[in-house]
Amino acid sequence: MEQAKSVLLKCEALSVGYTSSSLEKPIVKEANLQLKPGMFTTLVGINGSGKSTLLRSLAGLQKPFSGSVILNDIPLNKLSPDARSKCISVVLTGQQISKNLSVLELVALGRQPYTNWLGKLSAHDKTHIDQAIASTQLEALQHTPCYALSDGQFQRALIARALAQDTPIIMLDEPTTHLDLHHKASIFTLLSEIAHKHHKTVLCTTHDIELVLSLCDEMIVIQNEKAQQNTPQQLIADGVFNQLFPSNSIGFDQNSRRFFIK
Ligand SMILES: Nc1ncnc2c1ncn2[C@@H]1O[C@H](COP(=O)(O)OP(=O)(O)OP(=O)(O)O)[C@@H](O)[C@H]1O
Repeated sequence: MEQAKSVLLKCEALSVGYTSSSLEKPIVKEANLQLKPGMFTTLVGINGSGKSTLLRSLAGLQKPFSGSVILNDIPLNKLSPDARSKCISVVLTGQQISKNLSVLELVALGRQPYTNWLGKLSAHDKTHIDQAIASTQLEALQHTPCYALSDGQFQRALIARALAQDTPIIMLDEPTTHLDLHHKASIFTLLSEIAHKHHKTVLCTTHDIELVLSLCDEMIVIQNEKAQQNTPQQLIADGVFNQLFPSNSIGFDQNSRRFFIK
């Protein structure tokens, strides 16, 4: 009962995919998932398994074929885009963002759902922006134009923008693509801190399964059009990662928690 109370976003019998020549092509079928405050959840699966499609659907950016996404007992599709943007911030790969903006200007965009049509920032908005910049350790770079940032610094700035949006839920699509191991680890550690210290609900798609095994609280694994959710420990014990890759090419060693080539 207590557990049911703390669910912030859930989906029930959610089927998502694309329509081609009037034919529905499902990518993920009948998913039942729950996201809770203070938890860092990762969404994994092989290339093309449907991670981005499912994330966009859970964020309300893509209409599902069937089933529902429910935020705090309210169906997500009943919320206006404005109301939704006060609940869920989304960091997508390949978003059109002017890199001429400074870090500060980019992070300030996170306050758009709260500002008037002139976009004038209040003292309250500025406090949120400063806090977001501090949490992502971008103070020294705040006046730097985004084109002069490294990929890792730019990802931090995008996360800061999401933090400035001050939503209970943050969703990110592959935020560590193109980053080296050190910077991947630093982004995942930051996301875990955001969930645990700021009590946010964080959902992030990734291919860095080994790295997030020790950092995330729960994982959603997409395999053969099904999405299952559990703790990393339980998924490992259930042998899920051993069967993740096709044609028996890649195995998973439960003791070292590492993948190996067969
Ligand atoms: N706009 C679209 N129209 C039609 N099919 C699409 C569209 N976007 C994605 N797909 C298809 O849906 C499937 C899932 O794609 P998706 O990008 O969600 O997978 P993914 O797990 O995020 O992949 P990756 O790990 O490669 O980023 C793929 O077969 C893809 O070709």
